[in-house]
Amino acid sequence: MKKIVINGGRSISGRVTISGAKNSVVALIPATILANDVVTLEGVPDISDVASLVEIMEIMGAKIQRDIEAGILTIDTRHVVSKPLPYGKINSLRASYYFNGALLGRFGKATVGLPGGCDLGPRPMDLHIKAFEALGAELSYLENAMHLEAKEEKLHGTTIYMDMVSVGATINTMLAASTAEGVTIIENAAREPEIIDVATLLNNMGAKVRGAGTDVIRITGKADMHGARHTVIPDRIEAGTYLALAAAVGEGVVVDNVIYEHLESFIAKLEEMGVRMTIREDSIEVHRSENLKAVNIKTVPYPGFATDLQQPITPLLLKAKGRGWIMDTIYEKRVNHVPEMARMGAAISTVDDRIVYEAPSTLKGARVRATDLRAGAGLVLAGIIAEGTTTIENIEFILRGYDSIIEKMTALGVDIKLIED
Ligand SMILES: CC(=O)N[C@H]1[C@@H](OP(=O)(O)OP(=O)(O)OC[C@H]2O[C@@H](n3ccc(=O)[nH]c3=O)[C@H](O)[C@@H]2O)O[C@H](CO)[C@@H](O)[C@@H]1O
Ligand SMILES: C=C(OP(=O)(O)O)C(=O)O
Repeated sequence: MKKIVINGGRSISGRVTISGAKNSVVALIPATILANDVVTLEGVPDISDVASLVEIMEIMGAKIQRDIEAGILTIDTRHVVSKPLPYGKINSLRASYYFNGALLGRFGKATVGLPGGCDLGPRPMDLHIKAFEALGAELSYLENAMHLEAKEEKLHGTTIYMDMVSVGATINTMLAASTAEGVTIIENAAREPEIIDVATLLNNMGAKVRGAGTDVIRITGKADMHGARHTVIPDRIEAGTYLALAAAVGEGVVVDNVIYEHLESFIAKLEEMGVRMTIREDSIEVHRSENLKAVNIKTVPYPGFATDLQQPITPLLLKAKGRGWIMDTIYEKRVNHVPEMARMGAAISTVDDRIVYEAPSTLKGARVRATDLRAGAGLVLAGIIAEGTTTIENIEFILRGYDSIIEKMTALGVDIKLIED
């Protein structure tokens, strides 16, 4: 079993470069199926979700070349077939749901197992299904998998109102509708930067997607898609994680390769706490910050405060002064980091629909468990802040989404290692 061991209580300094966005790349890879050609992705992070998707794509017949060091993935999808994917890696990540949209778009049928991903409470797919059905697909279940098949030769464009703002359902609808006959309009679409990134690749592959980044997306179906070259946007969640760390224990840290606009609500919260930063064109410098103020956080869809940054910012909140709360309106049950941080001495608990905390809390090293990806990231930060040694178990979750976390943290001066026993 792999574990992370941290000797905490030291300050950090230096520079860290943010990798390509997990939540973009995990959609871009399945999207390449629609090209029926060669697509090159640059800025691909070295995370296990990418490795899982590459494995699944190869099972389907894609020819893939990967230069991990350079972050380049070349995917030839000319020989891909829509074969049933009921088990295996499919269940190890959430983003395997994008194979439904991409295979349906290219072949008019898809048999894909139910997705995995972080356990954050119920994560239904009703909106994805509603959209696929509206486009003219029929749903049935085969073994452990959803089977979708176009009722006619092609899917046909229509207007789809999303009852909730959903990243996955918005992207999946874009994928399936890219090749449909006619125009598809997604109303109440999610507006995350990753959606714009996927739309950019689709457009470069010959699709016609307009309005991504707003809550109305219009897709005019195109029969012919082709290869393209695309650079993945920087990971705003990884950036936020390092910014929170730098604010907590930094003596001057520069976070490179960030798009400030993608982090506005997060940075506004850091400013409200009193974190001192200099914002440059594609980097943010965090200065040594003291006398931080406790704040309240409510997570909402983009451009509001991201749910994925709620757990990573918690250790910073615990270093501030005062009382505060966190309310996650996207996933009410995204609270599994709370008992682990309490085990490290944090005055934090869950009361009704909120996480409440009292700061400053003096954190002490402990043996803790990463229950999910961002809880794990939060525990890494807590371990760095804490006095003494922290051992984090179940770190496979962390490796799903943080590229070279040990190397990046070590370069900043963190005493951290990955051990296997
Ligand atoms: C691979 C990926 O990109 N994962 C991200 C994506 O997940 P994911 O795409 O799963 O998240 P959604 O935006 O779809 O979920 C938002 C909310 O809508 C609900 N919902 C969603 C779909 C549906 O059919 N029915 C339904 O009720 C969910 O349970 C959740 O409460 O967006 C989340 C919200 O920003 C992030 O936390 C995840 O990191
Ligand atoms: C919840 C997350 O990922 P996924 O949707 O892939 O489980 C995340 O990135 O925080």
